[in-house]
Amino acid sequence: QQPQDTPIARFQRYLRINTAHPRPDYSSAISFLESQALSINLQVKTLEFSPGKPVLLLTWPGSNPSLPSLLFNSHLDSVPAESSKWTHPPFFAVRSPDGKIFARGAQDDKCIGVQYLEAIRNLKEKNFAPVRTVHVSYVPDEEIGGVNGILKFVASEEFRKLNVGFAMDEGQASPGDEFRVFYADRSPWNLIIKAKGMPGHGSRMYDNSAMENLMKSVEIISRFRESQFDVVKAGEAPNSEVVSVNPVYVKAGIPSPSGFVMNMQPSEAEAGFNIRLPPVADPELVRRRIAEEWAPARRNMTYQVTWRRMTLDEDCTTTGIQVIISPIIELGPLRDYMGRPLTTPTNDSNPWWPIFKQAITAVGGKLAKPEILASTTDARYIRQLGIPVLGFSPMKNTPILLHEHNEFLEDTVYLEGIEVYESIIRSLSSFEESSSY
Ligand SMILES: CSCC[C@H](NC=O)C(=O)O
Ligand SMILES: [Zn+2]
Ligand SMILES: [Zn+2]
Repeated sequence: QQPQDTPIARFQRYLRINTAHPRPDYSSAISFLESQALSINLQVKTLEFSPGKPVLLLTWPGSNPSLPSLLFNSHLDSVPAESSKWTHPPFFAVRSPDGKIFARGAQDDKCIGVQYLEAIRNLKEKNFAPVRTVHVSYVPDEEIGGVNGILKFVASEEFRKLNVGFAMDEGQASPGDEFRVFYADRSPWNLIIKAKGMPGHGSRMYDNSAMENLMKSVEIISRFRESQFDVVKAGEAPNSEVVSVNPVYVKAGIPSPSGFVMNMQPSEAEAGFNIRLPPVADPELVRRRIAEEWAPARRNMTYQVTWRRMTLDEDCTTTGIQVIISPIIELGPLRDYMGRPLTTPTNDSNPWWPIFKQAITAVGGKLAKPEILASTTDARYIRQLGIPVLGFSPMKNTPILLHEHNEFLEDTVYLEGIEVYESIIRSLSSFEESSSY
């Protein structure tokens, strides 16, 4: 074997392609994956639903193509990396002497993208033949919401024709000895609150200034944040089962050439928050809390909540009591009012669940209690079609480093993940029952 041609070297080659926003190099990533796919005789199709946003679809036909197929999805893009703050350059994929491979995307989620292929390569070498057709998809733009990626893909005729019965997408690393599996994602909302008031001299004390009103809201929101965080700290619920609200910006003050005008209290101030809602939270209650406590009109406040509906329209925005939506394509029943997340059953009512679980134990793996993912992935769009999806990235004994500096994955963990997927693909694709979920 050429040193270029080992599983680790192939992983490193994928990691060295800079697919970080804001200028992800999708075409190099697609060419690399395409050449890998052709080398193991997979069918290859590139779809382009938006210019410059390719979706790569690979297919391993099963012996019974009438059965619903399997889909293994991953995203091509990564979040940006601040090179100067990394110990190794984020797109060099340096392997340290102790086996850590450092790269942006090492955990999120280029590992699974090539592990799928390595698993198929190994199964083919062992002359395994799937009963069900296995599809592998690589989609752009997950990190920025998926509208020009997975959303257009799942809304397409091509996707419908795949007849997907069960899908897998990314999960998160597990610091412990058990693999983690995710049956839902929280819904992301963006909240902007704005306060208005009369401007005044910097020396005066008066009521209802824009800054005062905004700061009151910030305090109230912080208290709510703390109450949710206390539940987590007390061990009563995991982080992903409470409503999180984190400030992401504040904007106020009157700019001047040397900074800000310091002797004037401004007439406008605003703050932005990232909110995540678990499936158990009632979106309407959260919206009411925002309207009545966080941005009440009586304090001269207005708000805007933007969330993403599972449709091919603009983001939806609630401004005061008005909800602005303009659906173009509905992807099934509107069960996601204000982004309420959908869940995939992890019990025997989902015929895929026991097969997945057994596939993990078959390779000596232990599975942690199924969880809701704290963040958000493309899986939510596939779930919207009524397709069961599990989020899973086989990384145990690994710190959770997604979106952080010095993201890495250990070589041994990566290689073990390939075996895990071999078992998963073998089991799921051999499942002959046509009974649907
Ligand atoms: C608004 S969709 C953004 C999706 C993104 N996914 C991974 O980090 C997230 O922020 O969770
Ligand atoms: Zn990801
Ligand atoms: Zn991410």
